Amino acid sequence: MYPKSPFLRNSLVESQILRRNANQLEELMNWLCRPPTITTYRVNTLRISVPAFKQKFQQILFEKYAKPPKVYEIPNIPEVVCIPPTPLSLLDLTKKETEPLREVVVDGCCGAALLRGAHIYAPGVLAMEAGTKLGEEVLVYADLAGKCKQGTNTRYESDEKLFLGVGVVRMQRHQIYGPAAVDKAEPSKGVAVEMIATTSGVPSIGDLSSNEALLQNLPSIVCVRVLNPQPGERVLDMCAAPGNKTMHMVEMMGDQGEIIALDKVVNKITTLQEKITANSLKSVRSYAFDASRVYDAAKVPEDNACLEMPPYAANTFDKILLDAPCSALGNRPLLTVSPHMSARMLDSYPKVQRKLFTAAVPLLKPNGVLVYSTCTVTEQENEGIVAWVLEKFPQMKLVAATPRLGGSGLAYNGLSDVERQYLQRFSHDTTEAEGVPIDAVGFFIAKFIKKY
Ligand SMILES: C[S@@+](CC[C@H](N)C(=O)[O-])C[C@H]1O[C@@H](n2cnc3c(N)ncnc32)[C@H](O)[C@@H]1O
Repeated sequence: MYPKSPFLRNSLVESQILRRNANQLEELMNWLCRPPTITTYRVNTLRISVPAFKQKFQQILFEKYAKPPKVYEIPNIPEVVCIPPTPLSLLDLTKKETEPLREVVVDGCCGAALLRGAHIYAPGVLAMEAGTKLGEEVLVYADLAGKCKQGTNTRYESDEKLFLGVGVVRMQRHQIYGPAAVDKAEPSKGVAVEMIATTSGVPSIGDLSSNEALLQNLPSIVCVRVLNPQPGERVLDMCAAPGNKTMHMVEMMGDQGEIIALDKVVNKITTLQEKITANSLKSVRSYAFDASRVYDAAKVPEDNACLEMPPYAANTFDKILLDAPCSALGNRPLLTVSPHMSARMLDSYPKVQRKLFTAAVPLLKPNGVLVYSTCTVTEQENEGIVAWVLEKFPQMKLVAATPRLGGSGLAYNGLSDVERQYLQRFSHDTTEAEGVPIDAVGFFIAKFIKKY
C-alpha cells in the first residue's frame, strides 16, 4: 500500500542516510513511509488540568464516532494526551474504493497531513473531477509522482497514485479554482474536502489546538522534558521558531525565570513575539538573531541583571536547547522526498549544527545542561554530531536523556555502548514505552552536562 521508500527516485541519497548501520536501512525506509497512528496533544497545564482536557477531548470523539478511540496518558510525561487510531475496518475502506465514486487528488505533503488526521484545504486540491457536488462522497488519492496538474478536471490516472481514504466535498471546483483563485487575487481558503476516514485509522478531526492544548509530536514534548527547565532558571532556546518547545518551557517554568528565544528568520520571530504578547508572558523574550553568533568572548557576564539583547557572555545560561535545523527526514509519513534533495544538501546540515554547538558551549554555566535534538534520522546529524562533540569539547559530558520513550542511539565510531544507550532515538523499533504503545515521528535527543 504505502511506498517502500520515500527515495524511490533518489536511491543515491537514500544510501547516505545510514552508512554504518546500513542493515537497518530497509526497515527504516518502510517505517518512514507509514504515518504515525497515534496523535498527541500537549496540555497547557497553566490553563486546564489534564483530566479536564481528556474529558473534553473524549467527548469530541464520542460525538464523531460510534466506537470512539479511548484517549490515554503516558506515565512520566503527565501533560501528554494520546489518541490511538479508530478501530476502523480497513476492509470497509478497501470496498469503498471499488464503488463508483468521483476522485480528488492531492500532493504528497497534503496526503501526509490527511493520514495524520487533517482535512483537505482548498490550495491542496490538485484534481477534482468535473461535476462533483457539495456533500458528495469522494475517494481521495495522493499523487506520488508529482505529475498531476493543479486544476485537473478529469480522472487522474497513474501507477503512483496512493489511496488515502474517503471524504465529503465542502467546496466545488469553481470555489477552489474560480477566476479569483486562479488570479491569486483572492487565493481560495477553507476546507474543500472533509475527511471521513483514512487508511491510517487516525481520527480525521483536524488540528484542535487551542490555548488549552497543542497538537505536537511526542518526541518534541519529550525533548523539553529531557531539558527539564525549572522556575527561575536562565534558558536559551537557540533555534526557537515556531516556538512550540519555547511555550512548553514557559509552562514547565510557570512563566518564572528568563527564556531567550532566537531564530534567524525575522518573520518567524515576529509571529512568535505576537504569541508571547497575546499570552502576556513575562519570562520569555524573542530576537531575530543568527544563533551561531550568539556568544561574544569580549562581553562581561551580567550577574543577576536582566539579560540584554544577544550576543551574550560566557557562563550565562543554566540550560540551552539546540533544536537544530536539520534535513527533517523523520517527518512521517514521508510519502516522497523531493528529487532535488542531493547528497550535498544532506552534507550541509552537520556543518551548521557544529557551528551552532560551538557557539552554545561557552554560554553554558558549569554544571549547566544542553540538549541537542533533531527531527531527522541520518547518522551524521545525530550520532555523528555527538561523537564530534565528545572529541572536541572535553568539558561536555554525555548523560542519559531521560525520561526515555525512544530507543538507544545507533552504533557509531567514537561512541561507546554506554554512550549509545544515553541517547534517545525515535525510530522503526520504538513501539512501546512505560507500558503504552508509541508510534511517533523520527527524532533524536542527546543531553550533555558542562563539567567546567
Ligand atoms: C527545527 S526548527 C525549530 C523548531 C522549534 N524549536 C519548535 O519546537 O517550535 C529549526 C529552526 O532553526 C532556525 N534556524 C536555522 N539556522 C539558524 C541560525 N543560524 N540561528 C537561529 N535559528 C536558525 C530555522 O529558521 C528554524 O525555525
